[in-house]
Amino acid sequence: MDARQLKIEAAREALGHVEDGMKLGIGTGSTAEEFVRLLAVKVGEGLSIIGVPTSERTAALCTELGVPLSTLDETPRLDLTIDGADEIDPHLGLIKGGGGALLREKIVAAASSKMIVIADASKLVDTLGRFPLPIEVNPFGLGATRAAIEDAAARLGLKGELTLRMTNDAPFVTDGGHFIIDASFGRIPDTRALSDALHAIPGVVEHGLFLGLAKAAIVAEAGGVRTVRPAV
Ligand SMILES: O=C[C@H](O)[C@H](O)[C@H](O)COP(=O)(O)O
Repeated sequence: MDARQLKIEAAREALGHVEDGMKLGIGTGSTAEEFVRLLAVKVGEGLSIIGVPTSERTAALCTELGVPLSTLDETPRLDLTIDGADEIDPHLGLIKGGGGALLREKIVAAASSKMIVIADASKLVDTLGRFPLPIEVNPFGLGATRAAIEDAAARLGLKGELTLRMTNDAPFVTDGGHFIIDASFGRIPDTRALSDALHAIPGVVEHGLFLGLAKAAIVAEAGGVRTVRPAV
């Protein structure tokens, strides 16, 4: 089974959690897009849902495929969010934001009664941090924010390259108009401490550590699809 097929299998299993009448958060990325494609088929067959997309990219795909959309202003409480992830640890702590959508993804997940992550097994790790942590920052004061991130990380014993994400020759700009710094800290033993430290920096808008948000992960691998619950 190739990588795309694994994403489709995880997305198909997640579709089984979608009930008629649900208000759905709809994630971003290649795995979430497979979910949108399968969801659109169900909508075409008569499933009634309303979706809140986590990015302009997801919104465009939903619109193209006929998935009805709302906003968090019109629909502030959601039943379920289905989204991908860049890394998943045994407690279902996540790193997200490889596609730059972490801020809207976190707002949407936090507005949902339940978040289910869909992924192939390559995303499972013992400890988060192999994937560089995306940190969304305000363009104003970029140098100072970067230095503050370095200092905060050093206090936690973390160091590594902080790379401003680029598209061609210009900084990558998120849907919210911010920049992203990808932080290659390596293993992050205390994700909660890093999350709190990053939130304390004024120029940091949000970061890609999703802690305590996912209630289940649907993981596809060659041998089949399994649902992972948070380790206690
Ligand atoms: O910003 C993007 C998101 O957090 C994605 O959900 C994440 O990067 C996983 O994407 P993919 O399913 O393409 O691996």
